[in-house]
Amino acid sequence: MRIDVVTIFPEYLAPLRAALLGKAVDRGLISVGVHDLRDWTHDVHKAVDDSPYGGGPGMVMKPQVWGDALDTVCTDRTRLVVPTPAGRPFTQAVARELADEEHLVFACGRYEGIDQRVVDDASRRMRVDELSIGDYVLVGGEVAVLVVVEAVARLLPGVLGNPRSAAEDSFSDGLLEGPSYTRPEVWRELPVPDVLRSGNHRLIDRWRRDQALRRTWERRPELVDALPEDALDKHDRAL
Ligand SMILES: COc1ccc(Cn2ccc3ccc(-c4cc(N)[nH]n4)cc32)cc1
Repeated sequence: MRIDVVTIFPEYLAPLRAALLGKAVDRGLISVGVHDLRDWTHDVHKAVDDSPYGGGPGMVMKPQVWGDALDTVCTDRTRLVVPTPAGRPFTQAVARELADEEHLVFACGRYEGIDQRVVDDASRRMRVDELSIGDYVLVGGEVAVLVVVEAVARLLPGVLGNPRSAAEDSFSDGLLEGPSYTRPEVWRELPVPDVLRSGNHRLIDRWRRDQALRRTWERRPELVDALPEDALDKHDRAL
């Protein structure tokens, strides 16, 4: 997979070269390009923003600069991702969709966002996703890009040491992850649940599912409601 990021703060994307993602890049599983939006400006001040039509607080990012940048970085096979508070929710299902793409380009806005015509124009040539990573407002798109890239990259074959992790992690079956434990057996007078030390994997699997279902019920009841009709068996419903 090829990933390109356009931003006025390239240094914000340094984590893409560290740790797990850095290893994936070193092994050629992902190739990453980070581009400074100001490279497409032509004025001495390298202006990327201007006042909003209709008035209002803050500034809006100029369409011309973004248009030239995306003309250079994108092809018609690109899926363009534009983080925004007004986007559709970024979920594990969206991460799985993006993991199948050959070329992702991320447009990192700042100020009050990017002139809407940039997305409208790009949509004429390529698939464009305006995505929100949560119902809170960041200062720009860079942090959202790090979140999306990490969630997508971990789904790529060979990136995670243990492929079962991605297949079995939270949301893979629509439920939240249950509690995890490791040594010691008792820590600060808190024991590991006996069932996990029983060696009875049928009971362990059942206990883990019960814990996941209970936690999801308590913390994210809407996820339980969204499960397919046949997802819950008689035992589950009795919880
Ligand atoms: C119109 O109101 C505003 C619009 C944008 C901003 C700041 N900002 C500028 C670009 C940008 C890109 C993504 C995000 C973002 C994404 C999520 N889930 N939260 N925040 C925020 C962003 C402030 C206010």
